[in-house]
Amino acid sequence: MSTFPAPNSTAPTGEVAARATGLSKVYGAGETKVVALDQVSVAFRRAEFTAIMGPSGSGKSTLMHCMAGLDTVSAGSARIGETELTSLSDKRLTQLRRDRVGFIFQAFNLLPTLNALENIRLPMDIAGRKPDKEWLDRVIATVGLSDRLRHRPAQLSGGQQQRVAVARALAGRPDIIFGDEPTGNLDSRAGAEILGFLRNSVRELGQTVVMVTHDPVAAGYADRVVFLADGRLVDDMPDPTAERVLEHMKRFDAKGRLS
Ligand SMILES: Nc1ncnc2c1ncn2[C@@H]1O[C@H](COP(=O)(O)OP(=O)(O)OP(=O)(O)O)[C@@H](O)[C@H]1O
Repeated sequence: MSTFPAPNSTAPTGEVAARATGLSKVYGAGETKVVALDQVSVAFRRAEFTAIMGPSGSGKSTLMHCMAGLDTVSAGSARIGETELTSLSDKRLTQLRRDRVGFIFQAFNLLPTLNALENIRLPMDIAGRKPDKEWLDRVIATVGLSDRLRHRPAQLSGGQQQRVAVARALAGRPDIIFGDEPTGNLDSRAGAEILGFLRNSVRELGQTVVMVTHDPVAAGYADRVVFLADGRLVDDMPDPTAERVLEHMKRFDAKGRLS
């Protein structure tokens, strides 16, 4: 197995949206102890689209949850920008997630009684923040929802519902957006659309996106793929294509070890 320090884990702070340093996460104790993350160091640069890949149980979701302030850390550091998450109170963590982080999940998690625009604005309304109208218009245009804003989720296709979720994540202009298998519930055409929008949000709107995926085609839309195995960062591929990601996966066994 090739374990090495991630080349850009030392990238200058100003260019980094989020950074893990020596990040470890242990669940349970004694016989049930699981080391989900083992001293992971990785930096996610601003205005970059990163995919996190690795076999089932390799720690992808745990890394994302620790970096997004959704889970506590056992050792090491997790930062969003300059903010060290491990030293924040629960209240401050909640504020940080609300104000500085966007989320896109496999299940679209829209409120059925609200229309598309209301869903998009909901996190900002809850936070009592006024949306920047010009930004919101750009986001809505980027995801192609301008003519569906008054529709409720039930009146939208799965792909359109996920577009609403993407717009909702972008609306507050967060420091970073985390996606957990955002195309896992979509057919390949709708999935390709969503991935195209995520890529455009990085290229055209300067957003930062980190996405967990099992799908080499989805990873091919990213600017970079980091591979986890057994809770460690084992590879870092710039400018991936679906073919190269697939080739890489074939070289590793089910546990992500070089076979
Ligand atoms: N709440 C928890 N309690 C105990 N063990 C956990 C918990 N969450 C995750 N784990 C364990 O931590 C390890 C990493 O899990 P994680 O969900 O991060 O992997 P993953 O790469 O996202 O897997 P998948 O691709 O199957 O979603 C696994 O061995 C898992 O069983």
